[in-house]
Amino acid sequence: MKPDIKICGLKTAETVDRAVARGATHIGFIFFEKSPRYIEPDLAGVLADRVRGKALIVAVVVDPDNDDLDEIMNLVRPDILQLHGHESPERVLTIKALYNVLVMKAFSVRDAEDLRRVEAYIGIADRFLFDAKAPKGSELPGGNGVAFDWSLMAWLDGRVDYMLSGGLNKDNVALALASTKASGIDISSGVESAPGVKDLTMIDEFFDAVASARMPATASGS
Ligand SMILES: O=C(O)c1ccccc1NCC(=O)[C@H](O)[C@H](O)COP(=O)(O)O
Repeated sequence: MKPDIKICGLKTAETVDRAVARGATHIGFIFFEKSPRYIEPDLAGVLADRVRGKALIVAVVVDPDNDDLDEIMNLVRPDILQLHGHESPERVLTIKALYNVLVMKAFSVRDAEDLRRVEAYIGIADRFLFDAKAPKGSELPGGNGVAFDWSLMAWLDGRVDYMLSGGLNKDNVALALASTKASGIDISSGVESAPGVKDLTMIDEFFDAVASARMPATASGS
């Protein structure tokens, strides 16, 4: 089955348009002010409107309060909130009830213990996203361009529908898809020429790599 593809941290019309033209199923906007990918909600709303209905709009937030969420929900009208902080299961339920929005709960992974925390969110979050733990010294909970040990994903059972994230790029995405049961993949730094600067050629190369991964050459060459 084709994986969903989320391109995260977009800030310009041309990169949003290119990602969707190439087949992105999800477009992510970052609302974490310390990030080089931070975008003001009003601009994100304008960019979201360019592609609404063609790709799902994901608002990435970190431990947001209700005022933050009110603004984002009003101006961006995302299909999905990606909760990328330490939001408890109770907070996820509250957010879903208040805003009637799908929630993708992100987890930072270094070892199997990190995956066990998912259990409490099954049946509460609509989907999961597994990202690498931030390297020491990084101020960003995501978008660090580092991968984690994908063999850990074998700990999860079929109840956990997830996107794989963290350090993906054109060179490792085929292996990532082959070695996990991810129903989606998420990329940010891997299509950037500098922190926060998306590159059209790198976006193209990533989609080409995903397409090749889905269509491996057969031994007979057919
Ligand atoms: O990307 C950010 O700057 C960011 C900041 C704060 C919270 C989350 C953030 N990114 C979330 C994502 O979904 C990224 O796509 C994910 O972490 C993968 O990033 P990368 O390893 O750079 O591909």
